[in-house]
Amino acid sequence: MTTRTPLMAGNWKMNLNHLEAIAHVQKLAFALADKDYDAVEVAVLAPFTDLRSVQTLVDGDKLKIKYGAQDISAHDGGAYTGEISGPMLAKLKCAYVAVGHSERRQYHAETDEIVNAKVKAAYKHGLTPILCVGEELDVREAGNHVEHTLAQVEGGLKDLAAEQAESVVIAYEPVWAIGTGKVCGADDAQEVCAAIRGKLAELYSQELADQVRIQYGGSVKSGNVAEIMAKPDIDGALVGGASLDSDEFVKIVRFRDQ
Ligand SMILES: O=C(CO)COP(=O)(O)O
Repeated sequence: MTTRTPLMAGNWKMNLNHLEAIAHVQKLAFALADKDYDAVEVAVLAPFTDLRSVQTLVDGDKLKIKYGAQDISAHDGGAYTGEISGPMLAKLKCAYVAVGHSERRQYHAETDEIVNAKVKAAYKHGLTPILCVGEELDVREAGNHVEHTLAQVEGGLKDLAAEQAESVVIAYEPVWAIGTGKVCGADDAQEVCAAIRGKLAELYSQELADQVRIQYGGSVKSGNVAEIMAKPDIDGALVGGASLDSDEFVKIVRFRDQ
């Protein structure tokens, strides 16, 4: 089986202004500098207004922290007031961009078609998309969570060549577990992440499926991360609230020490 480097990413959502962002990244860098963490990749997904500040801190330095945005426009430029394009994010050397987060799907009516267009925009400009998928509570209660999530995976990756899909990161984030403190049981998360890998094998190949990193997201904390990361098909975490506390996020990144 392919070895997949875990990706521990903090999604700051709409938190931290650019000055707070600088202080936060400096703390993370300091705390993570005393050990060799090459075995784990660390990233922060910052608000657009923070990206330039984060870049100046991380760029050219030995900091191992990668960074990216929380959304991307499907368009390259033009009359799209309020949007941020792939070329703009690429110019800031963003490595990652979250696409189709449930908060975008819910509050900004993003459909699988829009998400798919954004995934393609990310690849077009050299960014790695973190494709977010996951079911609402009623879908889980009806027992349709796997089917629902796999349809989002298929929709998000539609018409994508294997050369692109092989580097995608998929974040399984059950909506009912986001910001609620209700973490999805590790076995339940594993069930869906394994099904996502199966879907990738069906859409592309087993080899590609074995290569793709699948994260879990939803109320991840230092106290539950080790159990989640012990599951064979979970290759990282997308952390919301707990990523705003530098001590807590560092503990999450160091899940192997627990
Ligand atoms: O939405 C999330 C990350 O993208 C998860 O958020 P919480 O960790 O706050 O539940």
